[in-house]
Amino acid sequence: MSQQTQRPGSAGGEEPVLAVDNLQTSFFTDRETIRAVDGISFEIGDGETVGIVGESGSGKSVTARSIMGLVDTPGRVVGGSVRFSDPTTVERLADDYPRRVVDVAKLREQEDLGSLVGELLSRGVSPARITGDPDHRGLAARDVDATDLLDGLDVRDLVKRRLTDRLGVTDETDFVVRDGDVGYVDTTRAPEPALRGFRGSGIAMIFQDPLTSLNPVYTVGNQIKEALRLHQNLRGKPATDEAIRLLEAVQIPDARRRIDEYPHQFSGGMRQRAVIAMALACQPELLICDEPTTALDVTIQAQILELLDELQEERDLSIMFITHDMGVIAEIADRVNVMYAGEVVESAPVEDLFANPKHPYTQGLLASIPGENVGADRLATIEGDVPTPNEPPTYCRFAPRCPEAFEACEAIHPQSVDVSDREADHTASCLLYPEDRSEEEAVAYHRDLAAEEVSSDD
Ligand SMILES: Nc1ncnc2c1ncn2[C@@H]1O[C@H](COP(=O)(O)OP(=O)(O)OP(=O)(O)O)[C@@H](O)[C@H]1O
Ligand code: NI
Repeated sequence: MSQQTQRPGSAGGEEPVLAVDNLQTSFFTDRETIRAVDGISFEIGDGETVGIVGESGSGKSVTARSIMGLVDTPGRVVGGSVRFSDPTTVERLADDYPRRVVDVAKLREQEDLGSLVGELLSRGVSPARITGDPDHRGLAARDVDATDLLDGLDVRDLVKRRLTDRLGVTDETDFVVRDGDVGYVDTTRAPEPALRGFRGSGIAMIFQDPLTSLNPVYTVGNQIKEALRLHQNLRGKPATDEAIRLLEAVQIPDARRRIDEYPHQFSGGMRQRAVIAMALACQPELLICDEPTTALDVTIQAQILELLDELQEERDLSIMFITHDMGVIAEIADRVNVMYAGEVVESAPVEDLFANPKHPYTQGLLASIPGENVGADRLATIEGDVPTPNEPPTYCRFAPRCPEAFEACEAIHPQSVDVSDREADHTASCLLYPEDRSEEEAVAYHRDLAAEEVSSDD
């Protein structure tokens, strides 16, 4: 089911369905700025299920809302990008907003990549920022030549990282990028009417409470038929037949009769199935589920997870699944991102995360799964709460709760490092790594990368 996503830095190749890149979303209150999402990156491949896990307040829902362009005031996306690569969405929005399209093929002809890179270096943009290659981390702009960085680099990489904006080659308001047949829409820059155009049809979202998505005054059938009218242009009998088929697909018994019932006549589990049917009526590429089973009892929860799994295989859906429950993650995810206080602190394929958790926070989450410590007197929990991220991270936000914390954890912001034991793409942000270095060396490594992070900030 899962698929290898493209390494950042490599040119060409296919884009993942969704690429979240250094996303930052803050809430501006009278008293403070809350950095609810503070520079996170991850990708979702075609037909892949990516889990986002973390305790309450870690920034999971704000991540989802940022992707959908649904952040409420006083919140705002303040940095990074979200690239959504659904061809239908890209094509439609390119037609609707011709002046906000970047044509990469054209730039490739008009611009000289070497000069662009040279200009970025002369402005002090770090090599790692330009190429996206982790091997270039720690290199300073003044120490390299443009020609050192061109191998495998393409104009498209500069556009992706918004570096062409800085050079005035592209514009801050551009939000559709095309390169021949492929392309993406940056959802963080898309105007509201454009967002309305792909919410539902491109990216659909399912919430914990199904009643947020269902209207109490219409029958379930009419709501599904409305979605079918809007997204598949179906009306009358064909719409009714399709609505019944969808209710059957989500295993609602006696669908032909229940289609005429109102949401309050459905049980909680049946309502959530109806919401999934409604989402499917929109034929989305990506389904974002924000704790969709949290309110349901364990048996129903297991059935819904099973259902999502089946639907995904049938329809080649990509899924982003948010939960605070490691047990649920184990059931559903191909790949997992662990969030803590606005940051992704560990990312790995699900088997690796469970077999070999690296971050002390992940280890703590796993130890608190019921049934994992049979024989223990009580369930292990991580003491304390997630702090509100209301200042830039100049330290490890987990340190106050971390059983492994040492002095440097209070003074250095841990950077994401490769912690893979095998081929697997496994990263963690913790001063304990890289494991093959002494504590002193590892600390120095993080300190250098953190310094570079600060100096190359806009
Ligand atoms: N409307 C808002 N105004 C101010 N701060 C907010 C607002 N919404 C979210 N936040 C901040 O963002 C942080 C992350 O919230 P978010 O809802 O993403 O957490 P979560 O991981 O989804 O938690 P839960 O598991 O409880 O749903 C919160 O702790 C809060 O500080
Ligand atoms: Ni939430």
